[in-house]
Formats: sequence, structure tokens, C-alpha cells
Amino acid sequence: MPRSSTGLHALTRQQLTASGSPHSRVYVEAAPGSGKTTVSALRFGLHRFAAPTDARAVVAVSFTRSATEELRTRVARQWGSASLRWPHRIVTLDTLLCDLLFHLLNEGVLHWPGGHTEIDVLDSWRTALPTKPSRIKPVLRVDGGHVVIRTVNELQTASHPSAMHFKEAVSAGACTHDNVREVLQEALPAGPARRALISYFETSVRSLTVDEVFDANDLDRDIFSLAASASSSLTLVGDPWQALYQFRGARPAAMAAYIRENGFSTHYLDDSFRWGTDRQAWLTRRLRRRVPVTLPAGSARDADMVLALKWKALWECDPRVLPLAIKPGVGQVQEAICTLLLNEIAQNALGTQAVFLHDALVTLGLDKEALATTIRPCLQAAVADLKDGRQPALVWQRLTPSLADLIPGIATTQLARKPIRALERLQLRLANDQLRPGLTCHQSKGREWNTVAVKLSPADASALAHGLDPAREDHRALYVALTRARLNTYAMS
Ligand SMILES: Nc1ncnc2c1ncn2[C@@H]1O[C@H](COP(=O)(O)OP(=O)(O)OP(=O)(O)O)[C@@H](O)[C@H]1O
Repeated sequence: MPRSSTGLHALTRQQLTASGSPHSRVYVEAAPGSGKTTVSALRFGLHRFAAPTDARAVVAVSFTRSATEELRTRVARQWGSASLRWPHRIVTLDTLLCDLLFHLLNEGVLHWPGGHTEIDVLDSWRTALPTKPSRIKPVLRVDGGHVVIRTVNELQTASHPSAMHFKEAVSAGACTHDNVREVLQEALPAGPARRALISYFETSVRSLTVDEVFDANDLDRDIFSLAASASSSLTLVGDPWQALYQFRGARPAAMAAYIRENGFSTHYLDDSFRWGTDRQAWLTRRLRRRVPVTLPAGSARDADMVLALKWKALWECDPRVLPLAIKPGVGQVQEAICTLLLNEIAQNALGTQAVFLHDALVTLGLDKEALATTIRPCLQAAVADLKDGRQPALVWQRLTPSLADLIPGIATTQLARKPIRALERLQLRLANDQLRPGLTCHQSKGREWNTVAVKLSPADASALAHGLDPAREDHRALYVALTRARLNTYAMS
């Protein structure tokens, strides 16, 4: 079928039926590249314009910023920018959770320390407060409708702010997205919060579409069911084979059970539009049938993108691969500066930016304009020094005084520890003029390239030799990586 500029002529019967389903509870299960985003965009627009006099919002959510942006772009292209005029919106699930928390605070169902009703929600404390490795984690709890500060003892050490810094920041009206989740999780079992949120959905949201629904955890699922019980239309879209966020509490099996037990009208999208070769279509079919697969071997040079489960595997595999994130492990400021150096190299060599550039800028208290006008010349000089073979320790010594002068928030003492290993890795990459970008399987989700090389660990190779098991998170991550290429997928030799 020919494609039109709006994409409408290109729709398959399955896609049209799913998008236009009159049911109030719809579940769309789709294989990679078969049109999850296409159907979500179409259904959003249909609901948006179906009831012009209904003032309640049509809302779509996804789990990552990039997936949310992709859906927003497609809706704007197909339905015009008016389709996204407030209160209609496409936002991350985290943003929707913040709206729900603010509603509970404004309604007086919950009370924040210091009486705040608008909270400044951060991605992570690491960008705003000093953190250090500890098993003591400050958290938020709810006690009689009051948000209170507690500490918990974790089994594993991780970076946390001190209880004192945490308390100061929360009392000043700040928290992280994780804290928002903690509060909602504690508040929701109680009747008043549940009733307030059902009433919020009844009066403010007439349609909710959730993309990548198998990345949802128990709290998320509870929120969706509150929306459904408020008689909002609920559309869940996803692929159980591509659920990746178990480590963040996602429970794909519980989501599947919820869908099964709650009368969702189910639609399958089988035809994928990603595959440009029979080989790639064949590979995906075999993976999904759980049969053994052997990948052809290839090198980084053959690929548009190199994928692996962990960043570490990418840094260790081939110096022609430039992984798009770097974690020196010697301090937050060092990590932020190394990310800026990586970004400089990635922009020059590949025309792309480092994955965690935004976090690095927040840590250093910079914006993109300050980076481009003030900081960039120092970074360029450091990259040139590394390229010339100057010792990483000397490069760091030369770079840091100028950065300390230019960035008010950082002191020279914070820069004393040198991220030598990270600088050596960058230097090794600068010796190559044919770099290829590297991403983790998680970062590759929802994206596509012509040719993809995958760095298989021994466990990955064994999983492929026996057939993938969709109940296993590591196998699903591998499945996502192996279904990103339009034309060819190689195992990195
Ligand atoms: N009926 C169709 N005919 C032709 N091309 C289509 C059709 N439906 C979708 N496409 C195209 O196929 C590609 C994949 O579609 P889409 O991004 O909606 O799939 P997806 O299921 O969200 O993918 P992913 O597996 O990455 O999550 C897009 O470029 C889209 O424009």
C-alpha cells in the first residue's frame, strides 16, 4: 500500500481496527516495527477530536522522554499542533504521576513538609545534592496524610544524599521522581487518596493511552486501573517481549494478568514494516518462536550501531566503538566533565550527542548555551591534547583550572581526583577515524538502524543457542537489540 504524508493510506486493516475500536478498554499487542506508535498516535487523534465539547483531556503516556517525544511528533504531524493544545497532552508517565501528587497536595489529601503544594521534581539527587556511597537511603513516607522523611537500610550500597541534605531539600519543596513514586505508593492504599484520584480522572481525563505498557510496575498498574474505574477510556499498547524495566520494578506477567482479567478488547499487530531483508524478518520470527539462532559474525566497521547489555562491554570490545555514555566512578563532577568530553568527541565524529549530556549539564549548573559559548573551547583544547597523545593526567591538570574558573558551582578541590581510566578510553577512541556509536540494549528500545552489530556476552550466546525465553529480562533485552536493524544484524566478532 502506498504511504501518504499523513501515514493514513499506509494503515493495515489490523492497525485501523485497533485504532478505531469503540471499546473503552483496548489492548494492542504488537511485534517490533508493526505500528505500536502509529496506532497510539492515530487513536490519540481520534479520541481528541471525537468529542469537541468534552473539556476533559485526552492523554497519552510513555516511559521514556525519547519515546514520548516520538509519539508527540507523530501526533503533531498527523493531527496538527492543535491536537496537543492544553489540557490534551503526551507526557512521560513520571509527569502524569507528578500531576497526581500535586492534585493530592492541592486538595489537602496530602501535606508536604513546609506546606508546599508545587514541588520541584528532579530526575535524581545526584544532580542537585552531594551524594556518597551508603546503604542508608533517605526516603519519603506518608503518615496520617503527612509526607514525612525517613531513612531505610538498603541491602546494597548506592549513591545517596545525607539525611540532613535530603531533609533540607524536601522541606524547601524539592524531591525526585522516585520520591513522587514513594509518596503515591504509600498514599494509594488509603481511601481518601484513591477517591481523590478517581475523581481527578472522572473530571479531568476522558482518554488515557499507555505506550510500552509492559514497562509498568505495580504502582503504574494501580494508576491505570484507577483511570479505568473512573470510566476514562484506557488503551494499553505494548509487546511483552520488549519489557525491559524489571530492575525498576516492572512486572510484565502481572500486567498481562491485569489485561486478561479486566475485559480488554485485544488487537494484535503482526506485520512489521521494519524489515528490509528476508534475513531480518526470518531472524525475528525465529527469536519469537524461541528456536536456536546463529548470527553471522561482523565487525564494528560493518555496523551503523553497536549494542550490548552493559556500557562496560561496549568500552571493552573494540576501540572503534564509541559508547555514548561514560562513568569514570571517581565522583559526580568528574563524570559530568568526562560526559562533556565524550559529547565533544561524539558530536565531531558521529554528529550525535552523549546520552547523559542533560544530566552532566545539570550537575555542573550549566545550560546548553553556556556549554556552546564558554565551556566548549576548553573541551576542544582537552580533546586536541588527548588526540596528540598527551598524558591523561596532564590533560586533566590543564583542563580543570579553566573549568573551575568558568563554572561557579565547582571548586578546584572537587576536581583533585583524576578520571585517568576514562580519559585513556577516550584517548584510545580518538586514535580511530572510523568510529561507530555504541548504546545499551535499553537505550536502543524503540529505535532502528540499517545494520546493527551486537556484542554478545557468553550468556547471550548461550541464550541464542538454546532459544530465547521471554520470561527472562536479559533474554528480552537481547531480543530488543536483535530487532533494531532494518537490514542486517551481526554478532561482533
Ligand atoms: N501500515 C504501514 N505501512 C507502511 N509503513 C508503516 C505502516 N505502519 C507503520 N509503518 C512504519 O513502520 C515503522 C515502524 O512503525 P512504529 O514505529 O509505529 O512501530 P513500533 O511498533 O512502535 O516499533 P518499535 O518496535 O520500534 O517499538 C515506522 O517508520 C512507521 O512509519
